[in-house]
Amino acid sequence: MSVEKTKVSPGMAQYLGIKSDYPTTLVFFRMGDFYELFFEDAEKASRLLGITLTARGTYNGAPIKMCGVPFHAADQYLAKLVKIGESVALCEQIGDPATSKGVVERKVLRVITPGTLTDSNLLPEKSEQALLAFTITPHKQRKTATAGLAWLSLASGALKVMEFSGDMTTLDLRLKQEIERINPAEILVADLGASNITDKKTTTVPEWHFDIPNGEKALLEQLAVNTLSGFGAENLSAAIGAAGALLRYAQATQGKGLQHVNALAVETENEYIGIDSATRRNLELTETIRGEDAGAPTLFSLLDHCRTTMGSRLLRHWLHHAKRDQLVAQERHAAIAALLQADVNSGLSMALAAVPDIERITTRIALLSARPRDLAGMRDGLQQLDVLRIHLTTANGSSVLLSNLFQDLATPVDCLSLVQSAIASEPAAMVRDGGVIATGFDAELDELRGLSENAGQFLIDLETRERARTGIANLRVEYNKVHGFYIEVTHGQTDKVPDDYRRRQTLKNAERYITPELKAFEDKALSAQERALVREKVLYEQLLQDLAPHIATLQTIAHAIAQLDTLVALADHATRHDWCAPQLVNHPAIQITQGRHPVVEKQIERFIANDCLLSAEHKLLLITGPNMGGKSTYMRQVALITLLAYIGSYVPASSAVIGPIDRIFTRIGAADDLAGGRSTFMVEMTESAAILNGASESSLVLMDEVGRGTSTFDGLALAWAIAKQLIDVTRCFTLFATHYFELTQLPEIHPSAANVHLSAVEHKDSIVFLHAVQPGPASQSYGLQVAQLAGVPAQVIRAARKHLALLESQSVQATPQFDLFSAPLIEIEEEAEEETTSASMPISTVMPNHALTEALALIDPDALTPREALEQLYRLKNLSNLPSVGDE
Ligand SMILES: Nc1ncnc2c1ncn2[C@@H]1O[C@H](COP(=O)(O)OP(=O)(O)OP(=O)(O)O)[C@@H](O)[C@H]1O
Repeated sequence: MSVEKTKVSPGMAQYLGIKSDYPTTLVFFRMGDFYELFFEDAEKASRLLGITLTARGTYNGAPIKMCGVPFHAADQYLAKLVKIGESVALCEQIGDPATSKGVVERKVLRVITPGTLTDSNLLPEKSEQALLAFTITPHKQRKTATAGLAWLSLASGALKVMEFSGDMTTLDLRLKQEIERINPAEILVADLGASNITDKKTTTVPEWHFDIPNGEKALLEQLAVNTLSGFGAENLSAAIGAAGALLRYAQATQGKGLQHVNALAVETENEYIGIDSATRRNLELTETIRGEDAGAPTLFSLLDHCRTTMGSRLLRHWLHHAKRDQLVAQERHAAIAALLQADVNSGLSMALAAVPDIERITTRIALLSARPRDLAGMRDGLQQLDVLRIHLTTANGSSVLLSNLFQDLATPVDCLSLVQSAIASEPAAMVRDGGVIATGFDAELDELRGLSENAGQFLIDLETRERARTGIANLRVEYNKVHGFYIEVTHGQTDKVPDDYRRRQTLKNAERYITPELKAFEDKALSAQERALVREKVLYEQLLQDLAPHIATLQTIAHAIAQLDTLVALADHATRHDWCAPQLVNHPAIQITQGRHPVVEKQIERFIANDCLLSAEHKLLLITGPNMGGKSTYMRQVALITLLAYIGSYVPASSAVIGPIDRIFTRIGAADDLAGGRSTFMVEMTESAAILNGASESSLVLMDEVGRGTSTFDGLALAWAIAKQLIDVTRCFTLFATHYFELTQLPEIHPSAANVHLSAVEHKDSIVFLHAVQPGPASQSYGLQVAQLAGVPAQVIRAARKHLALLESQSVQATPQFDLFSAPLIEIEEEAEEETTSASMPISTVMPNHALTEALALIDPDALTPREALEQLYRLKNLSNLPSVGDE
């Protein structure tokens, strides 16, 4: 879009000049009481916001498309745009239209992007919207590389960095996992950057923004330090480069410095229990499997009894950031125990409920965008600190964490008294409305206010005097916005009006006059009101400046409140639902007695508690049982109890002893990833591959019905091989639910595996689920009974029952069973592996045999159940006259 191309109005020329600096951002161009959008921006906004598109004037011979939103309602439109990942540049009038010659001066004062929100109206209350920048620097030979990440929650001021190196082939995956954990709202990459690593909203910035020396300089300036060594970040070049790009972008969007970003935290890759995005979803930590968030039954919604939004955000953060370091969780367990012991939860809850979002208010103070009611709220909140400390004194003796919080919650006396003296008890929403600064704070303001407020008495006095002077009994002295002050006399009395009365306005029944005395008063009163407003604005801005030195203290207080609130919420849930303190130990163990699923136990009337005993010697449980028996629930509850223990929460069990855990993996449910172009089976195998490649001896792995997405033999063979790999090589803690009964033979040859099953009993052709986990494999699958419960028509069930009886009788006649899992067979398969990848090929290579060929032709592999398939396999083997493998 070139300005020279065509003659345009000065206003349009100004717009085009500004737009050229923000080519990919929607420009909201302030014109009076509206923000207007033009050209493609107008088309896009009208489509996204459902607002009317109009046209005015022409440019290059075509009409100029435009649309607009009222300035006072802009927030709701901005919120909508930001939610769908759009960025908006707010271009304001900075000159005074009344005094400007020609076009009023305009400037972009802020850019609103999904990752840089600070406004209370645009931000979700209970979650963070982080901005993340990353870079990958390949090393020489390009086989290995270093990933540098920096991320910032602008709304809280928390800035973090991380760096790791490694093989190029796995680096992307590692980076992806970190991004999934951090869950940023927006990602910055250099134009050559690998934006295909994530499907999050990415913004491209020039590569030189990631320049390392510049990044270091920006960080040193931001943190007001001479070296980054105090933060342990001095050698993290790639991360420092990313932090530079991040700070530059964040500052540019805010149009000002970021006073509240004053510390840097370095995270390391193995600090937290690794949980990939599929697992976060499967365990329904903060969203359900279907992706629902607020209001849906998730672990977060269950535990979120927090009374402050700061607490809710921290709880959400803890759920996604369980530290591997047991000490962190143990301190939280001790704090919960101390809170329960001292029985102070209800007092603390009440005091916490009166605390506003001090964290976000502090940020707005730093960005000079805090509103009067933010400060009033903060003042009232800070007054609760003493109350919180009084309750804590009875609890903090036995908890290091609580006594640290007690220290941090000291009332910031200077800051509080400043706000108390400066802000009116119930200030107006906006400074421009006046009535924000408290009486007594500033003598000049009080005097100006006195002048305008005392007008009432002056006017009453004047009215009395003028009535006496003129003898007009119904003479009135009044004021209206348009005509100012006036003396009103009805028409019948106008002949009594003295000479110094000047006519101001004639009405139907009356005349309105002004006198020199009234005019002089009017000038003084009106200007006093205006001057009072100007004075208030100056004082308010000064107040925000004066609060700047208190920002770090306020942030500490906010963080302490968030922690206390979260601990109180967890303690509250623990005591109401009879949860126990878990014990974290240094030896391999997941030993849960009477464990329950925290969310399901709330949804059903009678939840059956179950044990889970895994140790160094017993690391895999093969779980069988009918559909609907409770296998998935059981597996998830073990994972959730483990995670809750590491988050620092009590757990739904009567006891839980848990050893070191580094990752939790799940392969649960079969969901197509049609958008990602992956079939059910592909998703299943991708997740299984991630587990087999990534799990260690300290990982907890949940495998639910692996192999069911493909043909019977392939599925069974894969499930068996995967289970074997997990037992022999990975040696992780595994819960392996399966419908392949053949797998239940595994424990016979692998002592570290054990069978358990979910029990059920038959009752008059139907089935009653007992939901109790018992030793040994399930005796039958109850598939028909479950199908019947699900409403499959009776004749279909009858036919199935007949067919099942037939199959079972054939199965009894079948030749001696060979053990699918015995060692010699493995050798045969492993030999065959070199020539072919198909498990069925070794059999076909010893053909031909006519009986065998005929039998094979009759088989439709896709129509077979696992049991039928196995039957057929035995039959074919007999026909082949080969010696049985097991006989060798
Ligand atoms: N321990 C329990 N106590 C009481 N009810 C339970 C328990 N476990 C599960 N249930 C109930 O049984 C239902 C089915 O459980 P779940 O989905 O875990 O079964 P499943 O064995 O995994 O089934 P499928 O094999 O069909 O996936 C749950 O929705 C829940 O209502």
